[in-house]
Amino acid sequence: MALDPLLFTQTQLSLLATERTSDLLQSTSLITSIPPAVLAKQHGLAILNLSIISQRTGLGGKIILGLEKDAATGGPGRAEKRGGGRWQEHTLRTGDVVRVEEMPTSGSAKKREKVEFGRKGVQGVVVRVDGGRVVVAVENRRSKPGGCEEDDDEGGVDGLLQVASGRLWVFKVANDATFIRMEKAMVTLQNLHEKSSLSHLHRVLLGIDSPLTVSPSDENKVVESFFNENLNASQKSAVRFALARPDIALIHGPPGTGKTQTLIEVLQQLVRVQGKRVLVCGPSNISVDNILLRLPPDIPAVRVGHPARLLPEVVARSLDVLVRTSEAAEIVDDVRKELDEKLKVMAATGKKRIRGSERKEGWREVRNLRGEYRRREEGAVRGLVRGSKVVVATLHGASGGGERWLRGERFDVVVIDEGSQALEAQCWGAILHGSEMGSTAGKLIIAGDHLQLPPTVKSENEKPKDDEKSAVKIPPSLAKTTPLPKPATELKKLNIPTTLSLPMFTRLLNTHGDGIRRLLTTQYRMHETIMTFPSKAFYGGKLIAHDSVRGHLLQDLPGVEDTEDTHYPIIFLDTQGGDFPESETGADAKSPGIATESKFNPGEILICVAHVRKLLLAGVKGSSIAVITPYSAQLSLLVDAFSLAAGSSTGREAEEWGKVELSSIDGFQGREKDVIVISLVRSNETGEIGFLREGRRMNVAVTRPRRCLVVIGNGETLRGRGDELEEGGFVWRWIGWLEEAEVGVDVRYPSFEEAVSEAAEVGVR
Ligand SMILES: Nc1ncnc2c1ncn2[C@@H]1O[C@H](COP(=O)(O)OP(=O)(O)OP(=O)(O)O)[C@@H](O)[C@H]1O
Repeated sequence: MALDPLLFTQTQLSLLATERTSDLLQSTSLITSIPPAVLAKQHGLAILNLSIISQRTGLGGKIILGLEKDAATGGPGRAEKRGGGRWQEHTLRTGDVVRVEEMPTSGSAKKREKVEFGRKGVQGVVVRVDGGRVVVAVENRRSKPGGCEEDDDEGGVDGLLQVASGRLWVFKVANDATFIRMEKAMVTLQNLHEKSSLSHLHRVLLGIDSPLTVSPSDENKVVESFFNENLNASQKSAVRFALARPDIALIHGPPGTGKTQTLIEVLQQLVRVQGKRVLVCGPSNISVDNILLRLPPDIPAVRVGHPARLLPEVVARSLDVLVRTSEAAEIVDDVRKELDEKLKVMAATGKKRIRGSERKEGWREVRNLRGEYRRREEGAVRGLVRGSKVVVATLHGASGGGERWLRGERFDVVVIDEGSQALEAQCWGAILHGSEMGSTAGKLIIAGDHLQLPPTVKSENEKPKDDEKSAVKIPPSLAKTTPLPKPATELKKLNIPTTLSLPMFTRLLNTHGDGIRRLLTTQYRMHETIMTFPSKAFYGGKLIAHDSVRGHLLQDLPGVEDTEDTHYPIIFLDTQGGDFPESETGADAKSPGIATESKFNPGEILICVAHVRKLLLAGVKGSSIAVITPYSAQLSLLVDAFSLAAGSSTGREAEEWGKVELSSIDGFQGREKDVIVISLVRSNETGEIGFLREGRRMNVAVTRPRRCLVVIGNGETLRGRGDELEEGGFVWRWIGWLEEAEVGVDVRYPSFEEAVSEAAEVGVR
């Protein structure tokens, strides 16, 4: 059914506005209501007691600030460790948007609430973070009314340079820019519709036009020979399909089926054989960097995006580096050097510090040099982008976010990887790539798996669902929502998506049917037994385990003994019987506005520790193991318990404990390990299974392991209220399958006393 473009875009804009408010409120309510120390220690959202130790100029005239923990308040290194483990106290990661500010003096957190948020200090992006050291790329420009920008030296970096040693802090903030880009994409789409300028591709994406069809014989002829002859039959079929289709093609890649491998072949065929120019995007930096890493070096490709966010391995193909090594680099470099020299002079402290009118004049020179630098650099960058057959960027980057290099560029094909993890509007942003007039690309290829988790949508997670509470509570007075253009029920009847968590990938499948999709069927990750149930439940029983993985077990790894824990592809530790009950955390009284309500299960923590201990003793490496759980409270307990275990061990043993990865299920999407231990947490008499009802979450969880899946859960609870037709049907059928599987699944009933005594061996009580 065709979507009304106006209603569709208006609904998206309303949903985005609600999400944006949610995002902003979460971060501002944290920052304004909680003292920095709590924000850092309990929430991991900040690093305290920093001093600026370096500054230089990066791409786009950004200032790259190096900050380090002040030695007097706990130098670098101290902040990295907790309880003898290796977990960082903060969750700041490369690519996060942060503010660098002077720390408020104690007791002034309340006062800070009144300070206009976003004015003090500078905003930037984390380039690198390593324990107590953090490098931030700072824009150092501020928007003036009317949309123009001005350099912001005095209030910005210069202001920070005057702050006493160890008195700066860096904290995570909401990334507003992504919303601005998505909203702009929707407005562009509205304009195109109003001017009757929608292209065939746009109309297909909106369901107004049907996709053009291709005859099977034409599809078969489209590839003369494959660059990678080792592709399997389903991968080759998907390549032919994607190349032959004139407008849209979806490559459906279940876990471990070689989506990236397939896309690399598609890209080579498009560029080398068909002579096309391609824009390659994905929702995350890692998704696109993975493609770039595997793209043959002789294909002219450039990575556009914030230099702070690139994987080190792809930096050689990033604009940042290319602009320094291209012919135009020399003249850009001259100004860069002059600028850096000048900045060094301005940063001098003590007696050498320039003051008064000389300082004003100094900053004027810096501003002029920056302007010159940007002009020269832009010329060099545009030349590089024009000369590239493949341009690689995140969806946000491709939509003009942060960079303007893609505006006006023409591409024949847009390729989106991990499309089922992207918001609809993000995809439109890339398809229209920042252009007011919309893109000229005639074709879109999306790879993804809509049967794994969709993108996280905060505003929708806030709605309490049965027994679940939101992770963060927004005060009702602040939680404004933007009204939908019509009531949701009416919109639904018109097929307009009323949720942001419906990715374009899924919507297109719903609109145009299976004819636009090709499934990859051979998987290269899981032992056949691990694959069997998710294949049946989600992929129509079509998955095949490749010979190289079909029978592989932990015991086949070098140095690993054959024990009862390394011998089976699936172990189900069924905690039924009431000895391992779940608990719930209470709201944190000290942090009003922040709910820490989540479920946890201390008994399961002991079983996790005891099981991992046995695996390590059997010779399995810590780096081959991950423990995952759906609940944040359980994850915190796991972190503490594994820290204790590492702390009470010595030498290599401690190192191995430290290498075991602990993660939420959602955070582990796209990853794999030889052995995955899942702590399901839920254990109650009423059969409440909360988060586990989401079958796609369970699909992600059970398809992460290569050689062994260890499930810890209460069979009675998980089966409890289950009904095949209910939302939680997946768990119900899965537990039934685990209990009845005749081969490969070892069901055990752990005893509480044994778990206690085994965990105590490594100091966990
Ligand atoms: N045709 C093939 N022959 C042999 N190995 C393959 C083939 N295709 C993929 N693989 C292997 O399978 C693994 C997964 O491949 P790839 O990273 O391309 O998959 P993906 O679908 O992108 O991964 P994910 O499921 O994590 O999204 C890799 O180790 C890759 O080398």
